[in-house]
Amino acid sequence: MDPVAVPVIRLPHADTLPLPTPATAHAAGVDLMAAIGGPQTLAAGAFEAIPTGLAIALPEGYEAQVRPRSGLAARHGVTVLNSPGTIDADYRGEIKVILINHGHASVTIEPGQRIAQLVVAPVARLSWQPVDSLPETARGAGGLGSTGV
Ligand SMILES: O=c1ccn([C@H]2C[C@H](O)[C@@H](COP(=O)(O)OP(=O)(O)OP(=O)(O)O)O2)c(=O)[nH]1
Ligand SMILES: [Mg+2]
Repeated sequence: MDPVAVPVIRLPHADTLPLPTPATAHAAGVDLMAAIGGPQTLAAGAFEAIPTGLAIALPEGYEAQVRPRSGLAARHGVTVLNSPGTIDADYRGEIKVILINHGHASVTIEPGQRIAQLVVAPVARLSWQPVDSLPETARGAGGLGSTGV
């Protein structure tokens, strides 16, 4: 599959940070770095929108998802509050990562630290088709644990 070309700008406050690249050959995401001027401490229970210094122009028909890094979650209880965050194809602002510290201790984020990962995915456009009834299925309206534990 050909790579999806994505115009990207490193904003002035992050011009010393490299562009995010996959950590391994087949990594699904690229790690987003904290574009902050100094260490930033997240108290237990606190959340903060952390700048990444990146602005992008996704092609039409794509979105980008801001997902947690499992290492930060497993070690410190730090995750992405609105996970997965959604970056729209028409968004031109700075990508921000809303981190939350679910742990019991405060956690300090360092400048340039990898805080989340960005995964680009295709999105379907929808066209509503109003109808009077929906096609039947074996599941029907069963949900929310209807198949048992
Ligand atoms: O984790 C995130 C989520 C969103 N955004 C930016 C890009 C996205 O395109 C825009 C809007 O996001 P969303 O639609 O999730 O938020 P909203 O509360 O509905 O804001 P809006 O009214 O601007 O759509 O905010 C981020 O930088 N980081
Ligand atoms: Mg929105």
